[in-house]
Amino acid sequence: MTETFQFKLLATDGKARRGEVSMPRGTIRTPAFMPVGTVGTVKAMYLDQVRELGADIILGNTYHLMLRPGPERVARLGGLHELIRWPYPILTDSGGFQVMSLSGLRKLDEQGVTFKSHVDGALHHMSPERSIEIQGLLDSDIQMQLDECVALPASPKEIERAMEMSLRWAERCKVAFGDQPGKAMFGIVQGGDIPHLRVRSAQALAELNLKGYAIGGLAVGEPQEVMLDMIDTTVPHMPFEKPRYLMGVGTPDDMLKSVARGIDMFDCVMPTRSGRHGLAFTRRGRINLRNARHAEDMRPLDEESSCPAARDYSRAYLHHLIRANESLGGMLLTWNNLSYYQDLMAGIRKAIEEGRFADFMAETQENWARGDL
Ligand SMILES: Nc1nc(=O)c2cc3nc(NCCN4CCCCC4)[nH]c3cc2[nH]1
Repeated sequence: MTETFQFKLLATDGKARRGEVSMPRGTIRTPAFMPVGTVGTVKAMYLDQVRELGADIILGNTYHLMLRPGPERVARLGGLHELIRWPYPILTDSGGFQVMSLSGLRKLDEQGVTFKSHVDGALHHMSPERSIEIQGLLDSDIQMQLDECVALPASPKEIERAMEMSLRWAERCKVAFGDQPGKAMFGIVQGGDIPHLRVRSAQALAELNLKGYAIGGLAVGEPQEVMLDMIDTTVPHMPFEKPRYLMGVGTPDDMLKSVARGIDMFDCVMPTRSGRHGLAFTRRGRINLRNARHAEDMRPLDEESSCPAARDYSRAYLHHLIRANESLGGMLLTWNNLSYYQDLMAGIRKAIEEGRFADFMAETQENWARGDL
């Protein structure tokens, strides 16, 4: 815990990094997985459970929170941490990506985005300055610049236009954010699947001397190898001594391969959303509890897990709950999945500290491939 935002590199193993982000509200052990708490809740979880599993930070979304309950109201209620009872760091996404993917986008120009709320159809305008103002009203610890994330495949011209505008928006967000020692504003590298645009974006953002950098515009439908190629292209041009956050990623395999390429922070709805739909992540790979083969399987998901959801309930019961669409099914599988994700990150951090990350990665992938006994 420090009064300012600090990132310390504790160990490296190849390109993999073990670090620590220290902020007034707490310390984030990296590589870190950030559970997604879109509208001020990590769905189907109590936040003290989320904390117990090892989460040092959770993610919130400007887009959703600006629509409901509204940033000024959250500020009147004491800020997001107070409202949701999470006293540790919160990172908020800036809204750009969610506007593109969720709302009725009406206009996007140099000024910002104008969109219709997916909640009540009301018209909203969000500029880079307003996005930072909203994240400030939420009392967010790590605030993301407003950017334009282009869905792939897209034309090089379109990708370049969006990347250049995102760079101009990064400068406006830096000015709007000003100087807040205990908080951070991260830039977001864009450039689609075009290497020279990725390099241009990363180099221009590095000039802004921000406290951390995200790689955006990925996990938008491209094959994994394209995503990994873009990480390989971009990372060398990101400041070595600053945190690197890969937005929206990903599966356990995505994260292992991205840590191996120098990524420090991740967020993804995968463990929570797929848990609610019956998918369990385990040390031995994925198990879809909707499948009838589990109907009389009295084994737990993982008898060696420290998580009660993985250790104390039979697959037969989980199958029954999911098929019956009972809330407890989604609750138990979300609990299991976040537990597995945090255990994986803890294993990654320890392996890097001990200089055996490559072996850890290979063993982990072998266990997934061995499948569920
Ligand atoms: N501000 C901002 N900029 C981005 O370029 C961005 C890029 C992103 N890419 C994703 N991918 C999410 C993939 N997710 C995987 C599991 C199922 C739902 C979608 N989330 C993202 C969020 C993002 N946020």
